[in-house]
Amino acid sequence: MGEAQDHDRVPLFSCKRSQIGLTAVRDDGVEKYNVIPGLDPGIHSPFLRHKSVDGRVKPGHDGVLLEVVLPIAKAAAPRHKAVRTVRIERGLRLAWGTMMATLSDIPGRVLLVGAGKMGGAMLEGWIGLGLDPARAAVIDPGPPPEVAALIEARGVALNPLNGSPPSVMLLAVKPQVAPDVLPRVAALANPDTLVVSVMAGRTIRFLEAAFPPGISVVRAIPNTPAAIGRGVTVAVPNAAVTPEQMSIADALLRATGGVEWVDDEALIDVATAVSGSGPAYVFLLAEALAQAGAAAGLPADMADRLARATVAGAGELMRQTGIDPAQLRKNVTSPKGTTAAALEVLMDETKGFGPLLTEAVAAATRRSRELAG
Ligand SMILES: NC(=O)C1=CN([C@@H]2O[C@H](COP(=O)(O)OP(=O)(O)OC[C@H]3O[C@@H](n4cnc5c(N)ncnc54)[C@H](O)[C@@H]3O)[C@@H](O)[C@H]2O)C=CC1
Ligand SMILES: O=C(O)[C@@H]1CCC=N1
Repeated sequence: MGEAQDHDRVPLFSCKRSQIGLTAVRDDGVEKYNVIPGLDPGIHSPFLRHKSVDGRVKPGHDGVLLEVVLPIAKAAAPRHKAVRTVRIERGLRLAWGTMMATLSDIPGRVLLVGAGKMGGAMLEGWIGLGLDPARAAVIDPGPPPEVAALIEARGVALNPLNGSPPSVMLLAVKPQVAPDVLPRVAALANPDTLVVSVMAGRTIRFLEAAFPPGISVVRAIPNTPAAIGRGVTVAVPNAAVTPEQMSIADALLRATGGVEWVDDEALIDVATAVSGSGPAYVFLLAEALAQAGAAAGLPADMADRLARATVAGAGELMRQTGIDPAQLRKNVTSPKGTTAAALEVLMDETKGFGPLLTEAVAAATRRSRELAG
């Protein structure tokens, strides 16, 4: 693996669904690949010619470089091949995204159990991306006003008394009420229902025990920027989840931002502590910065505005440039300047941000494990 030299020349593919999953045909019609939907569709497969490839290879490989064998100048030199390093093909990934982006491919009904902050944000994302509201339903005895308004405005069924078993049931109630809620909603599922839980702590084992044997379960942990489509979710499937269910879960979770799939369920507790709870740490930073500014003499309202704009602007700079945060930090820090003076405090090896956040993440991870039930 080395630098990508040829990725700009890798052609785009047009894609359509086929019986085995996705068939990708190069724009000039010369090459054709079959990709079985999976965790991270199409990542390794576009370059393995004349092969059907299970897309469920390791997730999170955006921008990964591959050594591949590609035919060059096929017509002129049909037997000649060259090994080139290319970046993961963009066209196929985009086409896959397009395929699922409207969510209109999801068969059957999607039942949301718990439409609070997280469930409500997801429902909004699904409808915004094209899930037919008539195929969504919500169970919640008291959704917050803004979610109740969305449910009413879009004609989503609220607390339906009957209906066919859902193809997907998404659980977004508090983990503490799960033992009470799950037995009741489990009765609405059938063995083909895909159960997706975003409850902190509640394990796949706990979820499986509440549903019929062999049930497909995805355990996921989103975060609140989901409300503006900028969340990030980490998810793990159980062994029963089929490739099709995997892509359905991926599409539903991706409606609120990025999705990272993992194989090891233990990582979900850590992800809960990092990205699930993480927005709260950032908001606390904004609060503390504003308080520190006010304590140092700024008018309180101005300190608040400066802190908000600084946290939001720094986050956006990191996102838009993709530059490593350590480098962005260095870009602010003039030798012997003001930032260096502050960072000496914040980067203290025993009392600074590093050890403090390590301790905080460990505490949240422990709590997630305690919530397992
Ligand atoms: N808020 C966050 O940052 C994150 C939350 N989560 C998880 O999402 C889940 C929901 O959290 P939030 O949305 O923050 O809580 P929330 O309190 O805003 O929403 C929970 C909803 O469940 C409803 N509910 C209560 N009893 C019910 C029942 N018997 N049947 C159906 N619905 C019922 C409530 O009326 C409420 O609308 C939790 O399990 C939490 O661990 C996961 C990641 C991040
Ligand atoms: O605090 C909690 O338990 C939930 C899970 C992650 C964020 N909020």
